[in-house]
Amino acid sequence: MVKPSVPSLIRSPTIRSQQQSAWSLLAPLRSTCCRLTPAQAQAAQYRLVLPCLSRSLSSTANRAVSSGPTLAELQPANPLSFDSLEPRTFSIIAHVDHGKSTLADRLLELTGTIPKSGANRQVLDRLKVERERGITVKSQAVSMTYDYETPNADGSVGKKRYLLNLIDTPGHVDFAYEVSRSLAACQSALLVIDASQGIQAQTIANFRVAKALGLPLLPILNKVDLPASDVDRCLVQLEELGIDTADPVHRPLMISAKTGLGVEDVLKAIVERTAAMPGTEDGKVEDRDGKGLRALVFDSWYDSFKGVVALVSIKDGAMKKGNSIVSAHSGKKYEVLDIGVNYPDAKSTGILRKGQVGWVICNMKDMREATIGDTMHLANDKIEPLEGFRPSVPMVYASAYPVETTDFVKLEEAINRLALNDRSITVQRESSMALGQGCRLGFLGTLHAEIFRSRLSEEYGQEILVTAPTVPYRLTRPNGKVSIISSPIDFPSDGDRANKALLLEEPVVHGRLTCPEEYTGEMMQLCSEHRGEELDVNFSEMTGQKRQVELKYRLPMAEIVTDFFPKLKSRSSGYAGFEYEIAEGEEYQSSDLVKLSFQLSGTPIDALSMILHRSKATAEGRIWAKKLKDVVPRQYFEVAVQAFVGGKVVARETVSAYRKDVTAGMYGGDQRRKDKKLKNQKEGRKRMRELNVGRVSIPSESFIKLLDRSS
Ligand SMILES: Nc1nc2c(ncn2[C@@H]2O[C@H](COP(=O)(O)OP(=O)(O)OP(=O)(O)O)[C@@H](O)[C@H]2O)c(=O)[nH]1
Repeated sequence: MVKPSVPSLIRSPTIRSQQQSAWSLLAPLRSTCCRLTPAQAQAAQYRLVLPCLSRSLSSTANRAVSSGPTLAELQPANPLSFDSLEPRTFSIIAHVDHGKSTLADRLLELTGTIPKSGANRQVLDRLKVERERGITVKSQAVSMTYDYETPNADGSVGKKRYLLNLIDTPGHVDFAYEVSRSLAACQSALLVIDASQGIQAQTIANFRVAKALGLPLLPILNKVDLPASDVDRCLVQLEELGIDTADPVHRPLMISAKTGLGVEDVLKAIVERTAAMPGTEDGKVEDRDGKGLRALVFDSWYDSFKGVVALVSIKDGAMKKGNSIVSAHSGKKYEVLDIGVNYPDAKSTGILRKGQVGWVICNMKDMREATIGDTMHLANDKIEPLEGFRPSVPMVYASAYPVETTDFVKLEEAINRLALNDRSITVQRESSMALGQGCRLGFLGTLHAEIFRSRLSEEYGQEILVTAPTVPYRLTRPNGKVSIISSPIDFPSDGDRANKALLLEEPVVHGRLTCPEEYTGEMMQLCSEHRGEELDVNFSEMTGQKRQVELKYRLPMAEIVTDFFPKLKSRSSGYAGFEYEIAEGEEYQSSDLVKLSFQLSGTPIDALSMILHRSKATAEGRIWAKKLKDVVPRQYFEVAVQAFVGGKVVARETVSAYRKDVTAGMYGGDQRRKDKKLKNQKEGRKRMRELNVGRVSIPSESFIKLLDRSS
């Protein structure tokens, strides 16, 4: 039996008169509600009205809701009920900065989920780092209700209320894993394209992911308010992608998320072009005697008040507060302690039904228990688990050490918590002779690493030292065994390389560089300095603007994770843009790689070792030997700073000794006495070196400054 929801109970004629008298008592409080958003007012109404009504109505209500929760149970913790609404879950996908978060703002405003402000707030960019940098790094799910209007046969307008679940996704390639996970929870996707820029690398990448999942795509040409917008070009590009723009199902919508132009049509199109999930039509609730629940865990995070929170998409059945649920991945059993949706902030609903997206808090003790891609089902129920996600593959590795070596325990805890919020990060313990205990971290790109460092500092107050980024190199042994080398420590020694026929490969990317025409020569030079291989050059004709050039290059990933971006910006006066993608089937190329290592008077400095192309080893060795020399304090003996490649010294610097003038005060006199003093001094220094009395120590602050490439 379908249980009547609280709003429908309040609307029922039998209780309306009692409700009205309760309302008259609450007149002063109602004026407060008028200043609230419709959603807040609705929630506040329930909170205010229900306590007054519950005593007089409890018998009526409890009769109507015979087997469901009582009114008393529903308030005030359960102010929301979307039970009778047909759900639609969709994602907004696009290239970076094409306007996803701005469109999300407008949709939330139009549906009354947030108050209209006219300002560009990007409310779904909740993290401090997102607001500071103006980019989305974490997908966000939010629910809203929308009254869809249809003309009736008699000329009147009919209204049907839908529950729309929106998932806003990041646009930068480093966060593509967030997009693919979010899309798995959706029924359709809005493919947003900045009409002034046209289809870009991440538009295509996200389009492919959505297509592979069989999701209906709704193309949206955004920023049509800009004079540079070129709708015709976008339509041609969409056709080239294989989207039939004349087909009513794929007809693109022209909007301006900034001004709100055409955004109402987006809401209509979501309802019209996304088919209802079977079993959820007209808010019909599947009743399978509490069986058949399949909830896909597609995100999770750690909340310092609530503990582990999992974001789920209910693919079948329903999950209720108090349910006993089981993880298909681990077989562990949990109790649902609280469950709800973001509306737009977290609100308890007590239940999530098929087609809904929301959060679940259960008694997970260890943060790692909320496995992304896991299927949750009811205890004592046999189900087929949903297809999970392929684990993400890190593209950049770097080591993180606490600035104060004693802080490692705190740092590790913070890293693990943040890694739970961002499941594409890999964490492994490591130790360095120079820096003590630390963690080797794997990221999806350099921006990802930078964001991680900012979040660690802002959200957990942990300042870290990040070593040089390394890309994952591929090593194939003669027996065919392939391994990935993510740290210079694991690089094969020269003896190994000489004796065994090893194949060493490095990852490559396809880069697209755009800049005004006058910087073409400079940019080509930069790419060739970074071992780039030219693929294509295109000049675009832009009316009223400078001619732009587009350069396509194949570049080793290792070249772009170091100083490529700062050089790109400075040599193009900030005008050049660069983006890259991993080319399918061309992820690695064989390369002449070597390990560059350093010694201070014979003592290895492991934290400085790096893997690089042989052609760069000597130049880098000289640069780093010089930098090292500048931070080594002078000793009473000479200190040799050496850079090695394969046992051969490729660069050397000398830190000269303190020159104590042992002959001071010996005015005139016998020259032999002076010579003897100098000889004794020389022997003393030699003895110190031999006995290791004079071990060179670098002050930790100088060493940290030297190693920390990001500072
Ligand atoms: N003129 C104009 N500007 C827009 C429009 N939509 C978005 N913008 C601007 O474009 C910039 C990027 O918008 P966002 O909504 O942050 O873009 P995004 O796609 O969410 O960005 P990421 O999440 O970082 O990928 C902001 O400065 C917006 O104000 C539009 O319709 N017209």
